[in-house]
Amino acid sequence: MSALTGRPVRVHVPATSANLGPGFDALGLALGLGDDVVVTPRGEGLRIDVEGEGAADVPRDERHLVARVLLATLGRLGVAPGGLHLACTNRIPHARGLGSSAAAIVAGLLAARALVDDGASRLGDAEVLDLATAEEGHPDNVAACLLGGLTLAWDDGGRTGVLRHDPDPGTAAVAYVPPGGVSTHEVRRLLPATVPHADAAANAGRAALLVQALTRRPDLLLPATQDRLHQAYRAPAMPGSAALVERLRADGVPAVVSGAGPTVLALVPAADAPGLAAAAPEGFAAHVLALRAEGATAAPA
Ligand SMILES: Nc1ncnc2c1ncn2[C@@H]1O[C@H](COP(=O)(O)OP(=O)(O)O)[C@@H](O)[C@H]1O
Ligand SMILES: N[C@@H](CCOP(=O)(O)O)C(=O)O
Repeated sequence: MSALTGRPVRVHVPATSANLGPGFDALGLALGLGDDVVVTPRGEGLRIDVEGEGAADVPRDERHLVARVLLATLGRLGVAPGGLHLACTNRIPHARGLGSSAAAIVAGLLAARALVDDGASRLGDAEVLDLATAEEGHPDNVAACLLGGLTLAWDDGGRTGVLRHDPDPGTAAVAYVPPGGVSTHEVRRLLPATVPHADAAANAGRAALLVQALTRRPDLLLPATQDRLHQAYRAPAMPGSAALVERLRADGVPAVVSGAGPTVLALVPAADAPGLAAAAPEGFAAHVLALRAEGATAAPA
């Protein structure tokens, strides 16, 4: 019979950028920015403290995304938690296309696994990925969050297949984050049910090229990040971001909409990143982010 260890755990979950241009719902990249959650078993009741991103908005009860996934996973493991205290330090902006919901889901899953004495043997990494994918609705962010690096994820007959690559060490990201967000769920509804064959064919070729460009041929990042499947359809919901992508690309900078947007991500030589961030247009907060090789971690707090 499984039981809580009774000891607190600390989970770190990285931000991720999905799609990266042509890799819609498949490619994900872990970034050097992340949330921390410390979960401490206590007598009874759920207490949630939040500082940083989303602190003014997220619920402080069972509807809180980390708590909801954590409690559901403990239930799946057959453990009644008594009480729990969650201390959340959030650095990933919400609803900006940097994988905050994927990070919250992965945090809940990994915390539950670490809180239970035989959690690691009962909930393997592949099952965590499957559960996270089911909760998020697409595998790209959760795969990169769990494994780190550049991930390629696919539906493998109901399971989630994943392949991980080390990103090119000389490449960094500049994230241009606008003040307002969009809900991923909402902007997924802007996508058409079918697309022209020529667009699908173009994206398939670019996505294959992008894996090479992001791992060992950064000189090919500009053609490799060209998308014809999602960015244009979502542009009306984020005209400022669409204009910034167009402007950067016209200047030869490999820029994409990060995830479902509206953040714009440029993938550039690390030495060029500070200058590009300094030239951010008014209204965008620019952050230079390393590409993170490590995935999410859970350890005793
Ligand atoms: N750390 C968190 N704690 C609680 N809820 C979160 C957290 N991160 C994200 N969420 C929830 O997920 C929503 C954002 O999800 P989504 O629209 O998919 O955007 P994103 O691109 O940031 O993943 C937030 O508005 C919030 O409801
Ligand atoms: N492939 C998804 C990626 C969503 O990423 P997020 O960080 O915006 O949640 C999509 O494009 O809808």
